Amino acid sequence: MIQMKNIYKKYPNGIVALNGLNVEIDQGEFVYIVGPSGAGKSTFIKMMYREERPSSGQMLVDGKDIGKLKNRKVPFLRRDIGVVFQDFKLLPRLNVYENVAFALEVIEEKPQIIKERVMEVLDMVGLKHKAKMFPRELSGGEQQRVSIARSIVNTPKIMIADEPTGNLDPDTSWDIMNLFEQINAAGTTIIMATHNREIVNKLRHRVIAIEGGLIVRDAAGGDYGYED
Ligand SMILES: Nc1ncnc2c1ncn2[C@@H]1O[C@H](COP(=O)(O)OP(=O)(O)OP(=O)(O)O)[C@@H](O)[C@H]1O
Repeated sequence: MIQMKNIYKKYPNGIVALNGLNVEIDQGEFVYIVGPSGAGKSTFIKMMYREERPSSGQMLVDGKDIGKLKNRKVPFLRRDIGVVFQDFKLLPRLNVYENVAFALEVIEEKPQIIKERVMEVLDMVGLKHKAKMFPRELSGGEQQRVSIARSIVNTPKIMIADEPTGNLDPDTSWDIMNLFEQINAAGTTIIMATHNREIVNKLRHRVIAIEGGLIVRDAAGGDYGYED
């Protein structure tokens, strides 16, 4: 469902972040992206939801070259892709319910469906009882749960996470990983950049290691493989 063919990315400042990268990811896979700082992990991930465009090469999602997608079509692509960040990126003036509902309101879903679906995903992440609270009133782990709820509310086929446990303590990180496991078990493809060696070594999935903008290792059930 995701194919990168000879992806090369040079930023305007001249830095080459991806240097001819080839990879295929199938529906339902769980893939960790690992590698040293500055290796190109975030850039790799940004290609998949069209936050960045390749300088050359093809970035195919379901056979469509999203690198060539017109800007006005990007919101349609994003309906199929949920994104979770290290710093949650919740809207501070909206409460938990509203932060999650927002994703459905922008696609003009029916109010009754929005209500049901939002409460369903808040229940799934264990935050139904905090629906009226604001992000600043929540712990980091709770904020990440809200951002996960937001990312799955429109049942995307792909979920992309850039260091989702980067700001969380170890116990909370495991709770968040349990949620990702559940989401993946329901059929959603998960692609997660991480520096969390314990998680990668314990919850085994495909590991793609990037160094210097190239894939240097790609192993099913692989380990983290770095000492950082
Ligand atoms: N918007 C940008 N403009 C210019 N250069 C960038 C930009 N974003 C990233 N880079 C550069 O591209 C290279 C790869 O960065 P990237 O963020 O993809 O690495 P990373 O593997 O995600 O690193 P980290 O683990 O530290 O988050 C780095 O040299 C970085 O400085």
